[in-house]
Amino acid sequence: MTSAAPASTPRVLEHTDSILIIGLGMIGASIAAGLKAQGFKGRILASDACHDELEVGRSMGIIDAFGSIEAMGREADLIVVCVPVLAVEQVLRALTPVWHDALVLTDVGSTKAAVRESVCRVFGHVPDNVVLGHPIAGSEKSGVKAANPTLYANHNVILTPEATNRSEAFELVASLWQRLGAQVLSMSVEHHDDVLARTSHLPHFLAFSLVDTLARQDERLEIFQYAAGGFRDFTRIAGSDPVMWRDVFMANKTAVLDALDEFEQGVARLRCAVESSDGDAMLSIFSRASHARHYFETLLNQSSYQSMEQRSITYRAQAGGAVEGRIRVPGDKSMSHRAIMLGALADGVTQVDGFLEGEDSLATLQAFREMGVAIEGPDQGRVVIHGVGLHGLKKPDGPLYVGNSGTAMRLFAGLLAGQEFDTELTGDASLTKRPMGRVVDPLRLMGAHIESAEGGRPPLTIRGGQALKGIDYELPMASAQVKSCVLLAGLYADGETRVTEPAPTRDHTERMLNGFGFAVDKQGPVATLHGGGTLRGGPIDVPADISSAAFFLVAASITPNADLVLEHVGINPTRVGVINILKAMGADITLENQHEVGGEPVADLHVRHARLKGIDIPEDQVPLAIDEFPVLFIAAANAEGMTRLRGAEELRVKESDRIQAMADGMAVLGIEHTVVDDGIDIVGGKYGGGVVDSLGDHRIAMAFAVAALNASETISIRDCANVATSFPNFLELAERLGMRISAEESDE
Ligand SMILES: O=C(O)C1=C[C@@H](OP(=O)(O)O)[C@@H](O)[C@H](O)C1
Ligand SMILES: C=C(OP(=O)(O)O)C(=O)O
Repeated sequence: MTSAAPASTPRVLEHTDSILIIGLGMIGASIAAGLKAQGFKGRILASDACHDELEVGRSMGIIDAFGSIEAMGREADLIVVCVPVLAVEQVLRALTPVWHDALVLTDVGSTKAAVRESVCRVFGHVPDNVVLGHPIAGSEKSGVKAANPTLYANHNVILTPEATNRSEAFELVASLWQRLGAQVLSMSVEHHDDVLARTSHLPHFLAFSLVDTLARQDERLEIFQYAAGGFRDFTRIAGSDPVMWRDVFMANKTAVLDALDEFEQGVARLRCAVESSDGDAMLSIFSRASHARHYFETLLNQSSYQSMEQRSITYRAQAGGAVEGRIRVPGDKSMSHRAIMLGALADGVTQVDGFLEGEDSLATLQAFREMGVAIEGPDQGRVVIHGVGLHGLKKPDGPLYVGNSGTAMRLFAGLLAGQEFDTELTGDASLTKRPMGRVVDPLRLMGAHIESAEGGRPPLTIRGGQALKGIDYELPMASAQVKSCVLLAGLYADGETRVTEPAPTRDHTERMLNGFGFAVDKQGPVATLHGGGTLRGGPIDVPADISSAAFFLVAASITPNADLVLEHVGINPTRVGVINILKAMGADITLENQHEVGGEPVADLHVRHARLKGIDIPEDQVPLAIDEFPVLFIAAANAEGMTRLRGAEELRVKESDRIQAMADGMAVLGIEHTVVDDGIDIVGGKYGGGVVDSLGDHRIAMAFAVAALNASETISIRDCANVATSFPNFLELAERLGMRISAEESDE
């Protein structure tokens, strides 16, 4: 396990008079240069077999003195060994005459078990003042002249402390790296060597080997002459220091060979795909790799929501603003999830247009890639899925991570219960708190083997190879996710699966299954299907998401002079609660250009400012507007009189407890309200600004951003990174319409 290092005080390094760097190559010299650049007040000493390098180091002003290991070691408080891994032992032996307890020693070797063995051979054990480490930063350049004072800034440094290490020794070494701008992590020696074998040693192995192989060929000059970007990018690291890398491969032989075995299996799979001209298999491998590489890039740039779990985005929504124009909000989230799922399980190709490129639906897409489905895109909302058929999914290598998405976890639970292989479903911190018993119960009735964590929470582990049987299930709550979960499991079940819902909920699963040629019979509240059969891929047009449009429906309704058209919005009757409720409150919304695309009704929604009045929200509208309540509460705060909501206890188990999260924020703004178990009363009137917390819930964040249009002061909304799960370009569209919201980033 990796863990963040205990915070250490930079003072520790300040109390260090002399740091000795043994081995003044690029790595050691960059430490020296970085310390000087950071204004380190102590002396920097160096020792190296090459006298010329030391002279250069002194003339560059990055070291203060140099000499033999023994002479310099006598003066040092902290020693950093920067020699190739196999030379460490010799260095340690040279230090033994001047070794004392107050010294602290660390190293930078790329493999840790071998260095630890060297330490043990010299001292008989790892002394409590020796803390081994490895900066994950480097360059193919070598020598003191390649010193780079910022080499370690914003890079990880892994320390591999022993249980017996003195804490001040660990803290001193950590503070050295932190002073150079690095982030310090700690893990075991074994784990370090395993991880590095895959992420560093194997790529170096391949680069050295490829360049060597090409260089042996007679026409090498010609090959290199024509080699372009691909060759350059792939082989840059083949220019690295040969001695250092010989030592790495000698020292980490077992882990490297294991990594190589895995790699050879991967090469064999790809080779087989090429040999048999299996385009789908190639596409599957390339698209999975390409996506993983892009994801890695977002981690490096810290630009994805998932990599931002540690960071915080605050929205500052200025009071006032306009809502005017014509926009299309992103694709429907519910339909985007389902389009990928059914497209993957279908025979043939499914082309999806209007796909929501939000973190939730992207996580679903990636999960299918991990189960061997070739998926092209997304590219401007277009995704092409090469379906593998109901029984064509492959066992993923690890757990399937579905991020923040309740929909994904519950629908996946149903379809994975019918697979031949075992799976585990995990999600982010918010999802891990949400109830899954509601899908585990019916799936067990169908014969599934499925376990949840305590209290029916994620992760879910699902044992494959179970014979499922159809059930007749009455949903205990109005939930499209649970209904869809049971229907998807029903595809794999023997006989008839029948689900009865207590109130109508979104019916995209039923509609889309019919669209894929898989019959679902719908009689009032009862949906029925028969297991077996096949799905047929085809084109899907995903309309704009009414749940995202809802923010602007309310924004325009409450803003004087507003006039807005929201294009191509899905107006499936099971989703239009927000329009019905707003109209009942007096909103001016007209549906223009109504037509049908792929079995789903759509329209352009034209909305203008209107005077809203409070109402008792009809309970039958609650499931039809379930995701829109946060922003409907803001409509209520801007209406004359009281709006009363009941029968909405489901709001308490969304990404946050949405009744409480909204109530807390409204209290800050001075909006009068009373909370009850299953709802809230809200009294409209004037309100102010302040700092509210979205609790990491996208819809709470966007609702308060809309509230600012009529607030008397700025509203600051904390923890908004999660907006990217459902509405990645919310700020851009809001700004285009005349709303004034800025985003500020900070580390938590
Ligand atoms: O099936 C779906 O796509 C969804 C169903 C609803 O959840 P419940 O089924 O839990 O009500 C909704 O809140 C969610 O955003 C999407
Ligand atoms: C509740 C929501 O989504 P999910 O349940 O998929 O997390 C939502 O988007 O408001």
